[in-house]
Amino acid sequence: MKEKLSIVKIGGNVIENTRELEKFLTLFSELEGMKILVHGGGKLATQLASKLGIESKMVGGRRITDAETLDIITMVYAGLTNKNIVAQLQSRGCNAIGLSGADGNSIRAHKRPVKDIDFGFVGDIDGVNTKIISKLLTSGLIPVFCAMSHDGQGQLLNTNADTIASELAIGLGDTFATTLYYCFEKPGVLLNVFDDTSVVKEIDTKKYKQLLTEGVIADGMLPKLENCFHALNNKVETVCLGNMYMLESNNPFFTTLTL
Ligand SMILES: Nc1ncnc2c1ncn2[C@@H]1O[C@H](COP(=O)(O)OP(=O)(O)O)[C@@H](O)[C@H]1O
Ligand SMILES: CC(=O)N[C@@H](CCC(=O)OP(=O)(O)O)C(=O)O
Repeated sequence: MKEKLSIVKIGGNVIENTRELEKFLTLFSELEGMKILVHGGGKLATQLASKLGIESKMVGGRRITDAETLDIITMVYAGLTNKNIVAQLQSRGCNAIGLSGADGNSIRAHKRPVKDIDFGFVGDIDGVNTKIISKLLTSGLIPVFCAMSHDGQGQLLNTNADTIASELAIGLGDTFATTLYYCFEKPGVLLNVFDDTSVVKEIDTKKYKQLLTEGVIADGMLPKLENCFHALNNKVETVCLGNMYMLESNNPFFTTLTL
């Protein structure tokens, strides 16, 4: 039987709030079994860029990453955010190890080809190094990935954290019984985005299409659900969406996705 693995992605809205992040990290550290944390940090990168007088440009939820922006996100994602999270987890008894996709050659990507838009130094993932990640996990370490990959030719690439999480889940799905959790500030996919009690508890492919047609799924939720179904279509067993309290075993208020 495959061993259980939890892959948890935490978004920028939680990361930028110190108290919320601390609460989340306590819940994450209490999660039993093998686990991986993937963090974003887009909001902090936008804030630092603005302080430095650099405008942030997003298209379809993805950051246009020129050389200057790549430097900023490397400092924010792989530096400040990643190392703070690792130190916080260490203080909670978790032997976390912070990684970008270049570390241990863990996530290989290629620069997104220019079509209508030139995204600059944005990477589309070619594969994850399941061997090295499995070794870290089985030696008791807790990998903490930031939103960066590399191309193997010395180039770091900005890669959306939701996509890193789903590709890690897909890559590790052959070795582990993987559950993928997308944690954000809402308690799940909501029928009415202003009403936290309107959580849709289960979404299958049919319901997903219906919610798309009705316009219930919008903004950041669109690429997020694309990633979720991509994972389910590639043998990831379970995908859940909700706020940090879904990591508690007795909380039923979150969204579970099925094919
Ligand atoms: N039906 C919906 N249910 C919940 N959130 C939704 C929905 N439609 C759009 N959203 C928006 O999607 C956002 C989450 O996407 P995003 O900001 O990309 O997440 P993350 O914090 O992981 O980066 C929510 O903050 C919410 O404003
Ligand atoms: C290519 C691309 O858009 N990368 C994202 C990576 C960070 C991220 O995904 O952060 P959240 O999960 O907090 O949104 C960005 O730079 O915003």
